Amino acid sequence: MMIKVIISGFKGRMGSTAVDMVNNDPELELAALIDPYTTEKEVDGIPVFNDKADVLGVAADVWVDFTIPDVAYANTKFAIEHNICPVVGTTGFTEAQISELIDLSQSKKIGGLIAPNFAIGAILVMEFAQKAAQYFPDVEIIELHHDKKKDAPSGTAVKTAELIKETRTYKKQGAADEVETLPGARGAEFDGMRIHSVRLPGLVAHQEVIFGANGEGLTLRHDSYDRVSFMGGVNLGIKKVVNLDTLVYGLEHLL
Ligand SMILES: NC(=O)C1=CN([C@@H]2O[C@H](COP(=O)(O)OP(=O)(O)OC[C@H]3O[C@@H](n4cnc5c(N)ncnc54)[C@H](O)[C@@H]3O)[C@@H](O)[C@H]2O)C=CC1
Ligand SMILES: O=C(O)C1=N[C@H](C(=O)O)C[C@H](O)C1
Repeated sequence: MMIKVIISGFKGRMGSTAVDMVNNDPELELAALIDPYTTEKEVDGIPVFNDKADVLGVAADVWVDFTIPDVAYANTKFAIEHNICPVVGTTGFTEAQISELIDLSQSKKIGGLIAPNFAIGAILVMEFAQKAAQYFPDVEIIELHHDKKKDAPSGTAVKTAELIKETRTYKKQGAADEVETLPGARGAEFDGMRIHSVRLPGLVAHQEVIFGANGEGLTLRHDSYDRVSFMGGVNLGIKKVVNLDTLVYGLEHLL
């Protein structure tokens, strides 16, 4: 069966890459494209809309979302309410929003995926970091991205910290009497560990998880050099969610 896909945010860096991916897969078909700042009415015969409400008459199975943190929650809720399975890469969800959307998806029996990162290497780094944190409670996360990124820290860094928290014995890191002579020098705090965000032109998406212990260190690093690195995960998500009856948070649940 051909899977019909809506792409919200199709004019963006990730949305446009996802359009190419769908067009190159004979099992997938574009149903509609959404982006508020385009005057196009169609692209290669596919209808284009500026507002999500306009897609209501369109037959679609999956809603791929690469938009902006401010609208991702409303978009995901809208998709579930209209029986379209969301596959969401947009970052910036709160824990409460994710659990509310999971409840909604289960009450509607609609599959879905919110994945802070679709690259297999990033998923593996998160898994390895969770394992390492059992033995190395001292850890700092450095995420490095292009300078057009709107949110900090990255969704991947937050998810990494959440996974580490599950296995790490809580520790407030750094010297008890440490002082920031420049505010923010030690980065953001999450459960006693620190997250640092680097933004530079030329970067795509990169993350280091650095562990330190007595006389030794361990560094895990992942690099996305090209947005094509995310497309295998988006493709897998689209094909899996149509057979689920709940939304899941993290691509690892579908691997
Ligand atoms: N999960 C993952 O693996 C990845 C997630 N991301 C996330 O995806 C999101 C998008 O990233 P980029 O493509 O780099 O951003 P971008 O800024 O290039 O694209 C965002 C697009 O969304 C559109 N948009 C804004 N409001 C909208 C609305 N209400 N409805 C539909 N479209 C709307 C914008 O006009 C723009 O074309 C970010 O949150 C980013 O963190 C990015 C890369 C990988
Ligand atoms: O904005 C990006 O580019 C990325 N965003 C996601 C995040 O915030 O983790 C995933 C990836 O890091 C690229």
